[in-house]
Amino acid sequence: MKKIKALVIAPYPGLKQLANTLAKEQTLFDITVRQGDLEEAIPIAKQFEKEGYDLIISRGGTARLLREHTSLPVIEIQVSGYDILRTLTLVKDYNTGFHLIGFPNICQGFVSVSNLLQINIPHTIIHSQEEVRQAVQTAKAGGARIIIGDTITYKTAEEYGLQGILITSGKESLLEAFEQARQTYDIIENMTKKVQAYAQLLQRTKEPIIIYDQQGIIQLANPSFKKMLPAIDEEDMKGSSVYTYLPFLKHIDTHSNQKTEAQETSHMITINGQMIEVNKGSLELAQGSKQYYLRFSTQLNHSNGKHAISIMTTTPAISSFSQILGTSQAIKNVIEQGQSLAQQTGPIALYGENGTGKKTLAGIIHSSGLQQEGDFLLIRINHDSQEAMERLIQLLGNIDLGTLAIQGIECLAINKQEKITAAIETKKCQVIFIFTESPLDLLQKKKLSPELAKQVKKRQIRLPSLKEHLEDLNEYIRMFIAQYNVKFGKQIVGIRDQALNLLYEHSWPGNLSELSDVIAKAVHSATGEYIDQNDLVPHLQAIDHCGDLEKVPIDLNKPLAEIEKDIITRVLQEENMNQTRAAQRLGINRSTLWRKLK
Ligand SMILES: Nc1ncnc2c1ncn2[C@@H]1O[C@H](COP(=O)(O)OP(=O)(O)OP(=O)(O)O)[C@@H](O)[C@H]1O
Repeated sequence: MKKIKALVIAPYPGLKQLANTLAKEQTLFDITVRQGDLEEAIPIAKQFEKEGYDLIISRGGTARLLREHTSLPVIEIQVSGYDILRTLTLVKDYNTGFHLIGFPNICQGFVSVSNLLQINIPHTIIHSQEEVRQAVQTAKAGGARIIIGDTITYKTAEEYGLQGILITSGKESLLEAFEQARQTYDIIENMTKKVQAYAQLLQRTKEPIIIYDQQGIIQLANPSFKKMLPAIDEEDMKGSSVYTYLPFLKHIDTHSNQKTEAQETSHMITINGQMIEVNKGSLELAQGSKQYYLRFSTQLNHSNGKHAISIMTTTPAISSFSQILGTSQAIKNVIEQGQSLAQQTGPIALYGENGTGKKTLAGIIHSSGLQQEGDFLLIRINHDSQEAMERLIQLLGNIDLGTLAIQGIECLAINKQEKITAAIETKKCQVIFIFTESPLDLLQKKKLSPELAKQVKKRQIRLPSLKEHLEDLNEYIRMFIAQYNVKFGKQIVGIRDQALNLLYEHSWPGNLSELSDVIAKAVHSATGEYIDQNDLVPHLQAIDHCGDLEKVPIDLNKPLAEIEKDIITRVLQEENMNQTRAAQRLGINRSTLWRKLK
């Protein structure tokens, strides 16, 4: 069995000797004895701490001082009744000028024993070492000649020309200290095992977790948390303030309700542009002290449709109405309506076919509207579920500023939509609903709650399909060419007339998203300075080809690769050729989708 490595620091020579004698009989311990009083003891303790000692045994003021300077447990050799009795026996036959100076425990013991022996010794109770000097001076002024006390008292008495008598520790006190050391070690060892198990669990868990105290000082941050904030140096994190890294917490902590602190509270926050759910809870520790923990969700930001809702925080790519391209009357109307709604409060509805620029317009309204100081959150409801409704209401509860663009509320049952509508009424943030059909059509099809339809009745904008404003097509093409030149490092200067005609003739079910994809592929594959027919045909054909497959059932007898292609094509079709949404539904990224379609 492993022996307990104990360091005895004896404040006076006699104790060192006694400890050395008793150490030999202690089979459970591996004991080293050193002599050192008060400050002298600190470097000794530090040295043995480095050498892997388990605990320190010392006495009086030295023991108390060591506790402040070492992380090892310090066991104090107590002054026992025997020690007091021995000292009293020594002094009882002198009957002049005694004075006892000591901490409360010593004085109380002394008073009880001296009462029993009917010896009257005046005493002064001190509570800190700093009081010793004053107590000695007062005792001297009161006629004391002999001062009884601890090492420091004894030395101070000598400085003032008085005789000091040290209350020495006997064998029993030291043996008692060894026994206490053994018990403390057992407790610590058991606790260490538990702490190690919990610490390892925390280290391994994928959920980012951080623990901090009531002053906000970080006590523990697990590797997943450090991964979440990779820019931060691990060393800097230890012992520093949690608010430096997570400024949003200040707001949460100042507004947290003490009564509900026992329960976890959930908040939505943005870290490195990602929307993350964070749960805050408190840990009740010994002696009424408290610590707090934060658990960060790693789940919520997925936008592949598997989750009840997907949340994205984005800085809108286009932030002002003047950046909207197009000179057609249809686009002018959109701009005019958008500018007006941006200055109003109350929920807004934007509707139009897929890829017509609804999310883009929502971003512009946010950036030029009343809520521009807050975040712009894009929420997509993926299917009808209680969870989707609850998450959305929770999110609304946590957001006061900013804009929430909600897509897909019509997926939810009417009663759930009503609850969300009620929650929105109490909020100051801007809410923009995004639909592919008009609110009126949805209402007639009983897909939209009448209350919600009423709320957005006076504030709605329809985005025209690309087919409706083909006069803007040329302008869009040029802008997308410029964008993809930058992305792919190309210098395409324009599009040949025949190629342009192809684009004019195309039906554009996926609108601007589809156009953007086609131009991206064309810019990518073009070898000349202009995009010509050859650069476009395969991409337009790929899209048209998908149309043919719409009614073809998925044939499970085909090779796996072909079944996969059919499924992708079918999903693309269902998403009106919007590759982004199809990729989201399939849980793959857009480039993988392209590759699989080739
Ligand atoms: N006014 C505009 N000027 C330039 N590009 C635009 C404009 N509006 C939208 N776009 C681009 O068109 C594409 C589709 O836009 P957006 O995603 O906003 O459409 P959406 O109607 O919300 O799409 P979906 O129906 O798929 O959700 C994006 O690539 C966007 O950058």
